[in-house]
Amino acid sequence: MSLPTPQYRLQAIRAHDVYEPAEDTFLLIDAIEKDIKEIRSREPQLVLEIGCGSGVVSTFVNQALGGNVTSMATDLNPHALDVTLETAKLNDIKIDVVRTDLFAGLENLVGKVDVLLFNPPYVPTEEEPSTNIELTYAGGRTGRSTLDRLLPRVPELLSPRGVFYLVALHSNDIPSLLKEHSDRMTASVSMERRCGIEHLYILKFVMKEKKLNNDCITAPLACPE
Ligand SMILES: C[S@@+](CC[C@H](N)C(=O)[O-])C[C@H]1O[C@@H](n2cnc3c(N)ncnc32)[C@H](O)[C@@H]1O
Repeated sequence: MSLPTPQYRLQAIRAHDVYEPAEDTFLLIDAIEKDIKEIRSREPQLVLEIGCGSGVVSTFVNQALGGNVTSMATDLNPHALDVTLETAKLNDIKIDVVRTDLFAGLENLVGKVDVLLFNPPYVPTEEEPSTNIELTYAGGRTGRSTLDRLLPRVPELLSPRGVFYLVALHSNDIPSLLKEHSDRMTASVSMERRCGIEHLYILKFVMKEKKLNNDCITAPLACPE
């Protein structure tokens, strides 16, 4: 049975130059829906979406987890945070929003994020972003200028049972994204889809279980440091 897409107000999204849910947004939602049993089995308590835009993805995840989770969302665009709050209200859920770069200033979340979501500005561009609209897509020369700042910090941000879903474009160099991540995580392609000229991917990064001794092989949360 498919999970319902959250309600959102297009008028508010368009009026404030906030990223309108598009193929990449819905591919991320589809990947989460595909994995929802596995995600639920991780018993997540904290979900963080970086670059929440309209808030549709955060809202979907909160609802898919039955509301039994703390949802936090960041964005550099203050209007995105307003629209995210509106989307949350419209769907009768709660999301805590913070205007910040990636998760700057939220060091208290380090090691606690069970589900991390990021649909970054991934389009290769000559210039770095300077307006709210450019922030939604402009990824610098490789399309990875924002992502490359986040990726090295993902293992410290995630909890031991954490999982990270990332939207990427074929031209972002998928093989290198799958290879050049920390050896504390495993990486895989969760979904891919051609949408017009874009070839979109959802990459999934999962924290590896700690294998310290024979008694502690499959219970990462119970393992001592
Ligand atoms: C492609 S849109 C995705 C929006 C929404 N998550 C979705 O899937 O529809 C990228 C979002 O990231 C935000 N963003 C860009 N750079 C950011 C940064 N350094 N820190 C936080 N948010 C950022 C943009 O303002 C925009 O809302």
